Amino acid sequence: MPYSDTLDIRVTDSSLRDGSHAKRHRFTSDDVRSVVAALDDAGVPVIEVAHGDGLGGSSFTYGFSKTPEQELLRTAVETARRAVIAFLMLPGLGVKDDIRAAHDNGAGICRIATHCTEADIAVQHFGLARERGLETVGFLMMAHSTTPENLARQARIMADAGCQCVYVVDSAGAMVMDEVTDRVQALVAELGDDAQVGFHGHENLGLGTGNSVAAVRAGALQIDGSTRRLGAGAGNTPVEALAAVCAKMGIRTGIDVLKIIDAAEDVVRPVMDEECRLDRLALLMGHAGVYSSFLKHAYRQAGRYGVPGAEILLRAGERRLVGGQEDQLIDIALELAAARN
Ligand SMILES: CC[C@H](O)CC(=O)C(=O)O
Ligand SMILES: [Mn+2]
Repeated sequence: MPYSDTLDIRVTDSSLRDGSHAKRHRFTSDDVRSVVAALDDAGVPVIEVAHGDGLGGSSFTYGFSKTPEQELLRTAVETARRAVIAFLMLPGLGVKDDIRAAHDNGAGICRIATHCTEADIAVQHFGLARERGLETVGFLMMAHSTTPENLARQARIMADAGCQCVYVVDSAGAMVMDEVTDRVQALVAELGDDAQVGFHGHENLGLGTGNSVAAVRAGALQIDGSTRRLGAGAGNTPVEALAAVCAKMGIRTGIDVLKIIDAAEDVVRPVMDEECRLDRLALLMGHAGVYSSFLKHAYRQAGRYGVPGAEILLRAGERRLVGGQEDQLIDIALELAAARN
């Protein structure tokens, strides 16, 4: 079944949220204005805006935002003519008042993210969002780290709480196509008509677009990407490539391929500090199953303690660190430094 009469899938662009990690949370209102205007003009239906770690993420642990998220959200809503503006929130980092404020500022989609085995902490947030008439999306992060069966059970918790689309989130960019297919199929089978299934990919193994196509073939109706891959780690599935691939495959996204290619080059690239590259550390994250958002933190601790960033990430993978444990990268760097002396 297609997403709607006119779209086979609905694409959400996360460059102004996942890309916040790559920008060290330094987006300005001007950045948001120019990117939203270009993506909206290219027909991107949903644009996500927030601190990389969601509303309330601005902190010592994750990095402080240059511009308050609610201000960025307001700017995005004022700029978009057709696109719906979405925000992300991790329960505990953000609180219910953040959802209320985002809704008051005109956001239309509330995306609640939890670790893939902790869906129960999102129940009250989905309830509030639905009460307020917001569309709801659930994010099961680090989905590679649990089985398809467990993931489907967690998706059921979200759907029962009022979540309308549960995403398989490949936070570490660690999944290959069959793993995506198995997980998306498990969620589709569990949720049936109760909720849609989505997929959020990262490029750490170079598979963002391929994995997204696998997800669509397995029944996903919502797919995330970031224009010019502006996201954590090696970045997200590039929206411009996804749109071009979908056009070739006859999958209707509603995105104008030529316009999004221009937006990537002329509007998003100038906003970026640097390209999101599939370099040694990013690839190691996919290989070792490390949270993409740890990349900049690993560089920082490697520089601070004079130890190899690759070693930090390999140990982080062995320890199966999850989001929120960024401070453990410091412990690992200290251990590595001590072992050298
Ligand atoms: C910390 C939130 C995280 O960046 C959400 C996300 O995009 C992911 O897990 O990939
Ligand atoms: Mn991500």
